[in-house]
Amino acid sequence: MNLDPRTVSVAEYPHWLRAVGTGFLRASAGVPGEEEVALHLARTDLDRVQGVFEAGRCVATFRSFAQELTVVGGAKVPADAITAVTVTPTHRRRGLLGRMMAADLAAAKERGDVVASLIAAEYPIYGRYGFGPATWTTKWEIDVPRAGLDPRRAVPSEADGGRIELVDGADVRKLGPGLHSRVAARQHGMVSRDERWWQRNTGMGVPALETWTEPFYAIYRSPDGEADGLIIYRADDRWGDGKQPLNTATVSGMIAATPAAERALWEFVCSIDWITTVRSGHRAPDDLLPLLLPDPRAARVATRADWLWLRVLDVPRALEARTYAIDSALVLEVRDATGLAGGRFLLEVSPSGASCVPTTRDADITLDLAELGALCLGDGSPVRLAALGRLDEHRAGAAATADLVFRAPRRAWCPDVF
Ligand SMILES: CC(=O)SCCNC(=O)CCNC(=O)[C@H](O)C(C)(C)COP(=O)(O)OP(=O)(O)OC[C@H]1O[C@@H](n2cnc3c(N)ncnc32)[C@H](O)[C@@H]1OP(=O)(O)O
Repeated sequence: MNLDPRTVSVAEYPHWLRAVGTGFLRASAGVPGEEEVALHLARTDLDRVQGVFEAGRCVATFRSFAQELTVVGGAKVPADAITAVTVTPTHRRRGLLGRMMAADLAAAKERGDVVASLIAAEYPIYGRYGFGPATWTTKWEIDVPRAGLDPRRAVPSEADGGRIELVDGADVRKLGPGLHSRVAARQHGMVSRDERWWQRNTGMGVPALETWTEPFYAIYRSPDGEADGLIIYRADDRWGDGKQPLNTATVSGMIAATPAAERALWEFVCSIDWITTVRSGHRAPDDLLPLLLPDPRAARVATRADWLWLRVLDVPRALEARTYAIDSALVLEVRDATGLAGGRFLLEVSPSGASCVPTTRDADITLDLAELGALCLGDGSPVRLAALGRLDEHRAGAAATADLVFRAPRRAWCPDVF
């Protein structure tokens, strides 16, 4: 039986969608109806959809799409975003993912994408294809009565001068994209959101397979009226036996362009009457949140995990696009078994720019491409990798120099799932 991955026709696409549902263990994953298929098709480039078919049934799926990734310093590079990777349980471990990945990465390299990106369902899957965890996520759960915030106080404070407004989904679709681009311009690790993202995340055109309940949306306006922050949250309805409110607010998204907006929005959600627990959603590991509370121990880390994985496709462009804080030079030997991106490179950096070119000089450090993926947004430590035996140092102190070269002032953060 021919099990070659190939692109998918419009007629086959509903069956491909069913296979995605099966792979992601959605119990009701039948062949979706016309309306549902049209919703997906509207945001899908079929040239970048791969499937494997056997006896008319789709048994493997893979899709990629164009994305922009913010690197350290705020520049954006084109990324090949990978999603909907599934192999039906009857066909697993026969190399189907490996073949779909190889075809997609080769096409991305050909197109000129600088990196490939994905959110890994499980840690052990993607390292073998050259991906490394470039950003990490932390979710906090705040015990509001323990946080030390004064419940008698209005939020934001009078001294702040800004205000918070509850808005609806249409306002978010209007204000959100501009705010998001301001935030993404200063936060490495963030990825682009298209119009469909804003529609789906405000309840428009949500596929039937995904359940949707309308959230609350609040924006923070600075004293001069600028929408500087947005928080999206839902609340449950739980009461104790003694008639005490014990409600939880679960934040599904919060972006802020200024520290004032960030403070005001967290204080706001922690000050809503009846709310005794706040779940933060995906934040950067160095988020201001716990330290914004008078008692940071009221914020318990509920989740800490790898998040956005990157696979560098073009080492010089990936390393020249970002900024560096120091003057330095390093020769990196980057191993890539696929031959797509590896080689030996001289990286010369300074606060005013960087150059990365192939070289025949002796290498200072050798590392696999997956480790470079983990380092390129400044979120990993070459010294730790050396201690783990995953980076070879050919000159004493080279790993410590690499630590200083790659370091970024704040941790990388990707708030999105795709
Ligand atoms: C970006 C995203 O969409 S993330 C979502 C990923 N999808 C899922 O987790 C859904 C459930 N799982 C699956 O559908 C499948 O098991 C997949 C897609 C993860 C793997 O597909 P397969 O076709 O079985 O992978 P394939 O046979 O090509 O395996 C290649 C290698 O990866 C390894 N591998 C694959 N999946 C896993 C895993 N979950 N854990 C550990 N190793 C794995 C295989 O053992 C194999 O190793 P080898 O090269 O040393 O022999």
